[in-house]
Amino acid sequence: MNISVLDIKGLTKHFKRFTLGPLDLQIEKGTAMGLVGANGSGKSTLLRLLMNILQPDGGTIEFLGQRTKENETEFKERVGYAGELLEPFGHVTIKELSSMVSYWYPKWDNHRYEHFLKRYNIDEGAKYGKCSKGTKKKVEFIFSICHDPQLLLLDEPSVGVDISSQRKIKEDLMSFMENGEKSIIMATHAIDEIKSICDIITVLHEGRIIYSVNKDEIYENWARIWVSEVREQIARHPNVLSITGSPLQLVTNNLRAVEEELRKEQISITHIQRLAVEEVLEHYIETNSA
Ligand SMILES: Nc1ncnc2c1ncn2[C@@H]1O[C@H](COP(=O)(O)OP(=O)(O)OP(=O)(O)O)[C@@H](O)[C@H]1O
Repeated sequence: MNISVLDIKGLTKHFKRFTLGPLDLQIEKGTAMGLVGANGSGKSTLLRLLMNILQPDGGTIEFLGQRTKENETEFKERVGYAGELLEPFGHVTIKELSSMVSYWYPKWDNHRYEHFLKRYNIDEGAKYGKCSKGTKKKVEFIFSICHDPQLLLLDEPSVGVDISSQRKIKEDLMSFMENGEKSIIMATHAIDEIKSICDIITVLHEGRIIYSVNKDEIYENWARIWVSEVREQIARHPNVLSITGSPLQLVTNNLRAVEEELRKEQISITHIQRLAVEEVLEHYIETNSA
């Protein structure tokens, strides 16, 4: 049975010039979800609402069947968040920050913390506010993961991070997911991160979820098909999303259904190519931004 780690219903937040939601979203145990969407589509706002940094105007959030609002301490002990939460603490050193952060987490693993400091080459004596953008990101990431959370909420974890640390973050997230008990929601623009870590991809557009799909379904269903001709029946098919020439080709989000229709119409297929995840996401983001 699939167990919902997070169950979001009707979540809404109104700003003067932007509304998020109402959003319904579930995330299962053992699942990593990538939140994608154009700049300003509401990804960070959603993560901040989940962390109760922002107060929602409506809706409910349940973590393992318990409302997070009424069980905030327990929720925060079991969740890790990386997303500019440490900015007000610029005047203290990373060592001092670690004493403050570890104090709040009964499951804080100091051995793990020290391992990560070395792995990411962090100088504990440095003041947080004086660290480079990439170093701050790495420190946030380390603080989000050292208490062995059940759920990680990450806001663009590798933006501005050097290439070798990006690889390490990816490896650490993959090993975090290894036992099938943990979950991640990660706002990201990095296609590589989506491909290597995420099982589910959710696309936000102007504060609403317009698409949520298992990554494997993209590989299975989305394709470009080169054909000998196109008749009206094909052009009007609900799963034919675009037709371009030359050579004549169409894009579909349901390969099996369109292949079947082409066969019925006796139109020959010259070549089929599965679409890459980035092409599909671009399709959604571009179609809705136009
Ligand atoms: N505190 C706030 N007050 C008013 N408007 C806000 C506030 N926080 C966010 N917004 C607005 O909400 C919208 C969504 O912002 P958000 O940061 O969630 O987008 P995003 O998808 O994370 O963008 P990006 O990909 O650029 O990081 C934007 O229009 C932003 O200006």
